Amino acid sequence: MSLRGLYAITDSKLLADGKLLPWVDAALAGGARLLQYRDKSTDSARRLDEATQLKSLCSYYGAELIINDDLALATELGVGLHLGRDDGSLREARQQLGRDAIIGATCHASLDFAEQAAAAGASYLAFGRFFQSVTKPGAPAATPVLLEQARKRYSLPLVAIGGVTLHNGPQLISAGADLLAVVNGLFGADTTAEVERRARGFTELFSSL
Ligand SMILES: Cc1ncc(COP(=O)(O)OP(=O)(O)O)c(N)n1
Ligand SMILES: Cc1ncsc1CCOP(=O)(O)O
Ligand SMILES: [Mg+2]
Repeated sequence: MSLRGLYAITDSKLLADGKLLPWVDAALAGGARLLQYRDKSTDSARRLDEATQLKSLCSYYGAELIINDDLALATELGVGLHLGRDDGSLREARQQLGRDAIIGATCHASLDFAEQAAAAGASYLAFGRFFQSVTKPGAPAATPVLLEQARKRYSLPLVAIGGVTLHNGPQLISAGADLLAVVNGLFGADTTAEVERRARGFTELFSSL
C-alpha cells in the first residue's frame, strides 16, 4: 500500500473509558491510512486484547496497524512496528518481522538518525515534534526546513509528528510530509462525529495539495 495520508495514533489517557474502539473506528471511517497503537502500560493481556481488536478494525477499513515500541506484540499479531531511538534494534526487528512489514523509525530532528534508520531498513522516517505537543511536550523540536532537506535526500515516506492540526498540516505536506501523525489534534475531539470530521479533513489535505 502507498504510505500517504493520515496516521492516527492512540493515546490511552485520551481514549480511556471505552472510547478506544469507537474513536478509532471514526478515525478510520474518516480515512486514516495507518493506525498506531500507543499504550505505555504494562498490562500485557489488555494490550494484546486491544491490539487484536484494532487489527480487525484496520483490516475492515483497509488500513495498517502499527504497534508502538513492542516488537513481541507486533510479531504475535503479524503487524507493523514503530521504534524510537531507545526501543531496540530496527535491524533485528526487520529480520524478525520480515521484509514486507511496515517498520517506522523516530528521527527527531536529525538527518543522521534518518540515515541510520534508512540503512537499517526503515519503511518510513518520522520527524518531529513540529509544534507544541500536549502528548509529548519534551520531544525535540524540528522545522519544516528539515523536512525539505529529508525530502531531497530520501524517497522513503516521511512522517511529520507533534502538535499537528488541520490548521498547520498543510505546511508540513508542502515541505514534503507523506503522512501526518496525529494524537491530540484528532482524538482530542469530544465526539466520534468530530473525530471523523477531523480525519476526513486531514485526508482531504492530501488530495488538495
Ligand atoms: C509516527 C511516530 N513518530 C514518532 C514517534 C515517537 O516515538 P518515540 O520517540 O519512541 O516515543 P514514544 O511514542 O514511544 O513515546 C511515534 N510514536 N510515532
Ligand atoms: C509521540 C510523539 N513523538 C513526538 S511528538 C509526539 C506526540 C504527538 O502527539 P500530538 O499529536 O498530540 O502532539
Ligand atoms: Mg518509543
